[in-house]
Amino acid sequence: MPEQKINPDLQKERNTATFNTHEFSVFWAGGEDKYKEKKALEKMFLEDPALEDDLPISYLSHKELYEHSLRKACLIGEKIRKLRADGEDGVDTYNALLGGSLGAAILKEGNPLALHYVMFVPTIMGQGTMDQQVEWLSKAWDCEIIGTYAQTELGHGTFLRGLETRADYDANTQEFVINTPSLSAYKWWPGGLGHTANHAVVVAQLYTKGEFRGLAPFIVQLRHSETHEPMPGIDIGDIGTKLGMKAVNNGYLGLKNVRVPLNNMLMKNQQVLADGTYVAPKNTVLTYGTMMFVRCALIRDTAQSLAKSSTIATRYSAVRRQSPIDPNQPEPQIMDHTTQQLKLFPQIAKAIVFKTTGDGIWNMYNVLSGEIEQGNLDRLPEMHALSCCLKAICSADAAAGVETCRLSCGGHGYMDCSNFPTIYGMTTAVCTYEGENTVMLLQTARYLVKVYGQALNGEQLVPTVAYINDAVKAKTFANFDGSLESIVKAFQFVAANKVRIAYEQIESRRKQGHSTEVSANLSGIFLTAAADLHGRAFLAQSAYTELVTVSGQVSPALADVLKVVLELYLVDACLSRIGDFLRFIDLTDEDVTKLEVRLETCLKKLRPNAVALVDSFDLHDRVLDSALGAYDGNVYEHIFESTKKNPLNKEPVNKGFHKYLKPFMKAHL
Ligand SMILES: Cc1cc2nc3c(=O)[nH]c(=O)nc-3n(C[C@H](O)[C@H](O)[C@H](O)COP(=O)(O)OP(=O)(O)OC[C@H]3O[C@@H](n4cnc5c(N)ncnc54)[C@H](O)[C@@H]3O)c2cc1C
Repeated sequence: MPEQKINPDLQKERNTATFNTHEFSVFWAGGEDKYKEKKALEKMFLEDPALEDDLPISYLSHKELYEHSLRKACLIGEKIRKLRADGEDGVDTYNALLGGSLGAAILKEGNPLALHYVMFVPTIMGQGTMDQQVEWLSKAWDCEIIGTYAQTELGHGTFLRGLETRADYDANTQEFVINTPSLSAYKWWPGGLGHTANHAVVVAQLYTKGEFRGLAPFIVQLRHSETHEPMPGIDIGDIGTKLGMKAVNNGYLGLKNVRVPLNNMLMKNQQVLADGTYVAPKNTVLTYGTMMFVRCALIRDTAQSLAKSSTIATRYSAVRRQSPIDPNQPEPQIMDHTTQQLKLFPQIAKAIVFKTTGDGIWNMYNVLSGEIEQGNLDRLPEMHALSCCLKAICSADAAAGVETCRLSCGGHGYMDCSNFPTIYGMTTAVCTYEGENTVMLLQTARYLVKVYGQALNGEQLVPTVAYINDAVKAKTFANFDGSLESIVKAFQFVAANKVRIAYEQIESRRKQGHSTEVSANLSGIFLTAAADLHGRAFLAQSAYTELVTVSGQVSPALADVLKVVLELYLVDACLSRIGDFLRFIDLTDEDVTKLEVRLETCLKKLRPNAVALVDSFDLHDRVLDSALGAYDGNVYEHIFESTKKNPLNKEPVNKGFHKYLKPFMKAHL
């Protein structure tokens, strides 16, 4: 391979970094073994020429993009099969290939088979009986059948009880008869549903013995296993082009008198017996398991989005020169403009904090699922509340962060070859799917208001909300000294007060005679603000705990950098909610100015290591797929190369000239 010529500005940044990027990369990957696994996976997937794109995919039509992506998705599936056969298909591999950065490197606009792995298989695992798992899982793992998860309808997404698809049990034939009673009942959105899946878990309203029983999941065959033609009674297709996730083949589905055997209802939590007797679930919250699993994974994905966009924008900002600061000096690297630093560095810090928090939550989830298996559901509400608000905050902040990074690259950030449009499309989708963000915050808030009442009654709360106990006892926040510990404590105090206000708003509305539900709706702004602060207080605490712990385990040089990252994250987070801080904590003008100056100081301290930090995320050029963010920093060359691939530039004169422009121009002659 010819030696890569590195842009001198970028090389200078690398030469003057104060820590070892490899050490950070190993930490970022989760340890030496995981680092090696990551490298091996990259070699296996990114060095395969069959998985490369000859033409930037933004030039493909919707149909071409689907066909192109399906081909690659099958090649990935083939490789996953091989990894499985060798026993090397750990959960991290699936994460990397389906939600994570490696998958996005190969299939920038998403994978039409992803839903099969991330929803269809986990739903059978979470909601199928042992016998059903035996029947369906081996076929699903081997991809003999391809499934999706069809819950959302044209008319309803959030409000599940509003779903209209219905399944009526016919005891004579021991079958369910599934129907889409109206246009608004059409399933809408499921990934891979359009033309990829031949099976789906369809969520429908269950009726047995003529009585309504609530929602239940059914495995439905959608397409013939040989011809792939839609099965009788199935009306199916792709919903069309979208902001992002353009290759996911999101689909629609109508069902007309579709009959499935009794055993196709997933019955781990609730059952229908052959005669139609309905056995209700012991605990309805058990179905939360799969949703929590996916939300926990999403938190880590948002960190990857920020890592990618901050890498692209930081490298570009080291290479791009614009506008002398001192009129007598040459143009500086744009990263030397203080306001540019404020756009970039908080995104780097957030990537690190979301990653460490995401890892922590992932571990909590694993402990919890073990407890649930043992029948212990004590911590389920706490974990559900936490995963909801963190999913909402991390996805919203990540989408905003990607956009900030794009803006920081000026005009070139607007080009598809920067990869920002695709990263943004993929990231902002997370704000909507797996629980729309506002709805997620409201779910968390419902829990917070409940535990606030318990705290008022003197009950000791579980760890993630125990700070509310303290705030109920102490009405004022005594010692804000600006230390990182006190910023974390202050966040908790502010969050507890936001929860108090939400609680009081609901109570006062109830006293005015409103029902609990109407009171909650009227207090919605207070509730979402309380959940937002609760999530941010958790992130602050988690950032502090995780980064202080890691700093004690790494070299002093890296520890110094991580301390600056932590300080930047906390000070920036505090200033972004300064109104709330001023409201509940006795801060003076001088205190706030000190925080603002500290923010500036953190930016200055991080400046020499900014490029090294993003290098440490160790994102392969194929993962970044950006003319602005390539490792070698040869930005203008890469932009030009990408423009040369533009099919419009393949011919000197476009036929449109002869057909339209010339007649138009000559018309007056
Ligand atoms: C890229 C993408 C992929 C998807 N993949 C799948 C899939 O594979 N399978 C599947 O089944 N679905 C899928 N979905 C659908 C997704 O789960 C829903 O879009 C999501 O749950 C939101 O529901 P909705 O679209 O009905 O929005 P709505 O619920 O109609 O929300 C619209 C607005 O109403 C507000 N709102 C709704 N309810 C409340 C409330 N109680 N209180 C306050 N405000 C409220 C929301 O905050 C929002 O502002 C996907 C969606 C997207 C965008």
